[in-house]
Amino acid sequence: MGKWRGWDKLVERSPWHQWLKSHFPSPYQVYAFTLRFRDPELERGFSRSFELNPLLLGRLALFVGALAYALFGLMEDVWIGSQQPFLWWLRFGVGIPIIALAFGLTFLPGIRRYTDWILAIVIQLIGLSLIAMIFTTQAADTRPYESVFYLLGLVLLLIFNFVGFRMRVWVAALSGSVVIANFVLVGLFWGYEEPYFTSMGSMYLLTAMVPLLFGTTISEFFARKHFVDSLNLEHQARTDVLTGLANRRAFMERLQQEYARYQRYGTPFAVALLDADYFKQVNDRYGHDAGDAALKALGRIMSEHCRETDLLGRLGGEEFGLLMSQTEGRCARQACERLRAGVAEQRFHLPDGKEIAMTISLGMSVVRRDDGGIDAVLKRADTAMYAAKSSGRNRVRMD
Ligand SMILES: Nc1nc2c(ncn2[C@@H]2O[C@H](COP(=O)(O)OP(=O)(O)OP(=O)(O)O)[C@@H](O)[C@H]2O)c(=O)[nH]1
Repeated sequence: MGKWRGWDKLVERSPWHQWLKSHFPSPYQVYAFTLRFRDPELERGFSRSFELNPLLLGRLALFVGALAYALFGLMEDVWIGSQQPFLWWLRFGVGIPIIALAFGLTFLPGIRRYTDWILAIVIQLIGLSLIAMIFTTQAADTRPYESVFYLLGLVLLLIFNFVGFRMRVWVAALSGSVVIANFVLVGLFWGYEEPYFTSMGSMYLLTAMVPLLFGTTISEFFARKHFVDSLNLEHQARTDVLTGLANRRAFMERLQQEYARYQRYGTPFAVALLDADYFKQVNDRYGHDAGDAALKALGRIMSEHCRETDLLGRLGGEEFGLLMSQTEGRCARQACERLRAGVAEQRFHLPDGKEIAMTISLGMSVVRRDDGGIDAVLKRADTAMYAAKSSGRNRVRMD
C-alpha cells in the first residue's frame, strides 16, 4: 500500500473514513476505499467465516450465467429465428466457451485468490459480446426493438457482476464501470448517428449500478461489522474482566487441547495452580476495591514473568492457573520459581497510595502416561498447592 500513501491520507481525512473508524475500532481497522481489514490475518479469518466457499459460489454463478446466456440464444435462434448468424457465432462460439474456460480455471490449484479477477474478465468479455450484439442489430436494422433487449442483457450482467459472485466490492465497481464505459465508447463510434439510444442506454445502466453498488457496499459493511462483533463477544466470553487474563473456560479449553496433543504426539506439558497468600487480610485491611487492584496488579506482574507460549489464566477468586507447553520437570519448576520470586520481590501499589508486599504459593504437576485426562493433572497440582500452603506459603511444590 506504500505507493498509495497520498491517496490513503486523502481518504483518511474524509468523513466516510471517520465514520468507518468509529464502527471498526482498532485493531479491526478497514481500508475505507476497499472495505478490507488492514490486518491480513483478520481478512483471512473473515473470508473463512463465510460458510460458502467463494470458488463454489463463482462456479455456481458461472454455470447459471452460462445457462441463461445459452437459453436466450436458443430462444432467439430456434423459436424466433435469428436473422444474424454472426450473433449465433458470437454467443455459442465465443461467449459460452469463455465461460466454460473460466469454469475450468476455477479448478486449478492456488487459483482461489484470483477468483475475483477471472470473474471480472468473464464479465468484461460477455459485456463486449452483448455490446457487439446491441450495435450489430442496430446496424442491420432488422427489428427496431432487438437492441433494447440486448441492453437489458447488459443490466442482467451488472446484476450478476454485483450480487452473483460475492466479488470484492471495489472489483465489482471497477468491472461494472468498465462495462458501461465500453457501451458508451462503442455507442459513440458505431451506434446510431443520433445519440438518443447511447445516452438513454448509459443512463439506464448507470442508474442500475447505483443501487447495486450501494446495496453490496452496505451488505459488505454489515457482514464485516457482524464478524468484528462476534470476535469481540468471543473474546469477552474467554477473558476475565478484572485482570484481562484468560478466564476459567478459556484456560480449561487450552488445557484440554494440550492434553489431546500430548496423547497424539507425546509432547509433555506442566500445569501450576497459583494462589495468593493471606489475601483475605488485604481485603479486610484495605477494602475490597484495594483487593481488586492488588489482584489486577498480581495478574499483570505474573504475566510479565511468563513465557509467551505459556497460558496464564484466572480460575476464580485469588486462584490462577499456569499452563506450560512442551515443558516438564526441572524447566517447569524453574519457571514456577521465577514467577514466585518475581511476585515476592514486587511492591504492590494500592489506589490510596499504600504499598504492600504479596506472595503466592504454587502447586505444579507434569502430565503422565497413566493420567486418564486433565482432571488427574489438575488434582495433583491442587494437592501440591495445598502442600505449598501448609509448609509455610511463598513456595513451589510439585506432585
Ligand atoms: N477483592 C477481591 N477479593 C477476592 C476476589 N475473589 C476472592 N477474593 C477474596 O480472596 C480471599 C481468599 O481468602 P482465603 O481463601 O481464606 O485465603 P487467603 O486469605 O488467601 O489465605 P491462604 O490462601 O490460606 O493463604 C477471600 O477473602 C475472598 O473474598 C476478588 O475478585 N476480589
